[in-house]
Amino acid sequence: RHPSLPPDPPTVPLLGNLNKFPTEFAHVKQYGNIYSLKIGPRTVIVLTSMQAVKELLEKRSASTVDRLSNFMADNITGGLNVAFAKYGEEWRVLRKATHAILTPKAAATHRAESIQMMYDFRKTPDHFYAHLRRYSNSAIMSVLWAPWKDMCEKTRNLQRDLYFGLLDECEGRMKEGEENGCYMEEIIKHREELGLDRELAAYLGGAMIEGGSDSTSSLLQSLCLLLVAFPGVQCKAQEMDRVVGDQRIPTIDDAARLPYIQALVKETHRMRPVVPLGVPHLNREAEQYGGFLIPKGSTIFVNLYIFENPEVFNPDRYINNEFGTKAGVDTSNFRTGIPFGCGRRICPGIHLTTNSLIIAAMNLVWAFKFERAVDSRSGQAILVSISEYQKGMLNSPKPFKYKITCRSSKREELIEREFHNAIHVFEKFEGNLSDDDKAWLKVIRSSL
Ligand code: HEM
Repeated sequence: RHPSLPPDPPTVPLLGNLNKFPTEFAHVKQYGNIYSLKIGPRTVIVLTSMQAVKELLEKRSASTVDRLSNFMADNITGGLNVAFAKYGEEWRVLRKATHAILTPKAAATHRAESIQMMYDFRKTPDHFYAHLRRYSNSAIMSVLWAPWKDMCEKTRNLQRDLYFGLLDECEGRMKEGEENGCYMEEIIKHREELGLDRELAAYLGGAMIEGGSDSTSSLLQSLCLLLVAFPGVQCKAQEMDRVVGDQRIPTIDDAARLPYIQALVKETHRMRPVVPLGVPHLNREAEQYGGFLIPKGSTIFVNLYIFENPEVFNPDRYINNEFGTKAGVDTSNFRTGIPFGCGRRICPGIHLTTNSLIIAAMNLVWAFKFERAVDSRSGQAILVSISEYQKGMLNSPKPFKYKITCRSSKREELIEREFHNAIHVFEKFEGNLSDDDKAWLKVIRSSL
């Protein structure tokens, strides 16, 4: 261990700090705003203050932009997945092309998808998990590729076939003059000036599907769980009725006048982040910070542990203070959007997702009451656990039971009517569906 490394928890023979990784991250604040771990031959640096994040991951982003080599991901994707790619020309070209993801058409798509989500919740409330996944997947697929539903079935096990199938399909549609303003049309049109060959364009679309699909639904699943567990917060959120009323459904323009709903989304990101320790960065050059050495090639995590009563779901902390921190924390180096990462690797989907989450949160709170389910035998309310989470890359709660009811018959009526009106938004994504699927949709829609 180099004497200039940031402080470290005591190591154990052979394992180094492996016994502290990663479950004890939250408990090692005692080592200051930067500490280090030895995991085998690798140095892991954990940043626990925004000042360190700003200095190292943002100001010195040219150095800390890199990712670790990942044998499995690199073999599957040939190193072309923008999220896991090593720093280099291919990542730079891919990353540049991610910037236009929030297309003007995306907001209309999110609105229609969110109306369908309310409609689905109302019809089959027990399937809420599937409805949130459908919302999240369908919204991102429609924004990225437009028609996709028919391709997934044929190619779901073959990533490459899926990516190139979608690209062929999108190019074919453009040749026929059937453009609909999705993000990948823009990428295809400007492919040469962006420096993307077909291979990179296909992988760009594919990586964005992976980044965007389950992340949004994981956050919304946590939001529903927390609304059930903290009824006082739900009551307060329903005060949005003063702005929206019950004669229309909320629109994205309402968000600016609904600070509590914005705080609700931020608080969900804080309490149950989708990517709890972010995606680690790797520094391409040795760095000095606060008198410590960060050797070239270290793995850098961010772990901010600066909140009062962290296990209490309290959106008001973001009303009291823009960053939600406890009193006395110096916020001069803070910025919003930390759950989406830092520096040159910051999530390119940040604005798209923020819109999608705000629309979904407004609609869910406006339309439904979330309560504990009742055990049919004992008549007792079933408790929900806010800490039973699935193991995996994304942090989402294990399926739980709850009761969901529409808040008024007027709202029910509006959901039905608006779902009917939103059909034209979906229709432009359905051109390539099989005749069977089209017939099925016709039956479903004739009952609306
Ligand atoms: C709740 C939603 C989301 C959260 C919390 C989230 C969070 C993150 C985080 C923490 C990173 C790593 C940033 C870093 O290395 O510092 C990241 C990267 C990335 N995200 Fe997201 N994300 C979300 C949604 C999306 C969406 C909707 C898309 C696509 C449209 C997307 C595409 C990506 C991509 C491509 C990267 C890799 C960027 C790079 O390495 O250059 N994400 N995201």
